[in-house]
Amino acid sequence: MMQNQIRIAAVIPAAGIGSRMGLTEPKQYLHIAGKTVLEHSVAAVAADPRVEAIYIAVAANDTWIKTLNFTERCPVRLVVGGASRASSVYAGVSAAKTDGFAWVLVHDAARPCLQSDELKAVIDAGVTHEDGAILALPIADTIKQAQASGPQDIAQSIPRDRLWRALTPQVFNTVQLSNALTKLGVDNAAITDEASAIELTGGHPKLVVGRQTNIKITQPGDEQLAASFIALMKQ
Ligand SMILES: Nc1ccn([C@@H]2O[C@H](COP(=O)(O)OP(=O)(O)OP(=O)(O)O)[C@@H](O)[C@H]2O)c(=O)n1
Ligand SMILES: C[C@](O)(CO)[C@H](O)COP(=O)(O)O
Repeated sequence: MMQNQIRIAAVIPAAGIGSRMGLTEPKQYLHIAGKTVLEHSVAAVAADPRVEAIYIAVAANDTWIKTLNFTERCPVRLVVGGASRASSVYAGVSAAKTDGFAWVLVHDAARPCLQSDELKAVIDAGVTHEDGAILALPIADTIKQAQASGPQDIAQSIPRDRLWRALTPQVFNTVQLSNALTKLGVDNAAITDEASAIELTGGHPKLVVGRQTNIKITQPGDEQLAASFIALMKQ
C-alpha cells in the first residue's frame, strides 16, 4: 500500500460538557496559548498530510463552535455528537465512511498537546496492523485499587507489568470500527475508547508509545499544564 494512497479521516469527539472541570463552558472551548483547546487539537491532527478531512462531533446545542474559524489545509466538517463519547465518535465515523474514507483516526478534542511525531507513528502503525493502533504509555507508577467501601482506602495493589494507559489518536479501518460500534452499541459502558470496541469484537490493536505531554484536559489545572506543554513545543 503506497503511503500516498492512504486517505485518513480524523474524527474529533468534541460534544462533551467537561463536567469534571467545573466550568461554565465546555473545556474544549477554553483558550490556551492563543486559541481554543479544540483548535489546537484540530491543528495537531492536520499536521500529517495523510489526514484529508476532519469531522468534529459537537453537541446539538453547541453555541461555541460557530465562533471558531478553522484554517486547516483539509476540509473540516461538523457532525452532531451524542450523549456518550462513543456515540459522538460513531457520528464522525459514519460520516467518514459515507465519504469513502478507508481509515479513521479518532482524537479527543481535550488532548491539544499531540505532537507530530506521535501522530506519524500511530498512523504508520494503524494502517499496517490488521486491528489498528493506539497511542499509549506503559504504566510507570504502582497501581492501587481502592476499597469499594472507602474510595480512598487501599484494597490492593494491581501488578503493573504489561499495563498501559491509552491515549489518542487511535487509528482503525473505518468499516472495522463502524461494525464494532454498531454491534456493541454506542451506549455500551465498556466502550471508553475505540480500541475497546475492537477488542470486544476479537481484535488486538497495536500499542504505540506516545508522549507524557499528550495529556487529556480533565481536572481543574490541567489546562495550565497543557498551556505549558504547548509553549514548550513552540520553542
Ligand atoms: N458525549 C460525549 C462525551 C465526550 N465527548 C468528547 O470525548 C472527549 C473525551 O471525553 P472526556 O474527557 O470525558 O470529556 P467530557 O465528557 O466533556 O468530560 P466530563 O466527563 O468531565 O464531563 C472530549 O473531547 C469530549 O468532548 C464527546 O464528544 N461526546
Ligand atoms: C479515549 C481516552 O482518552 C483514552 O484514554 C479515554 O478513555 C477517554 O475517557 P473519558 O472519560 O471519555 O475522558
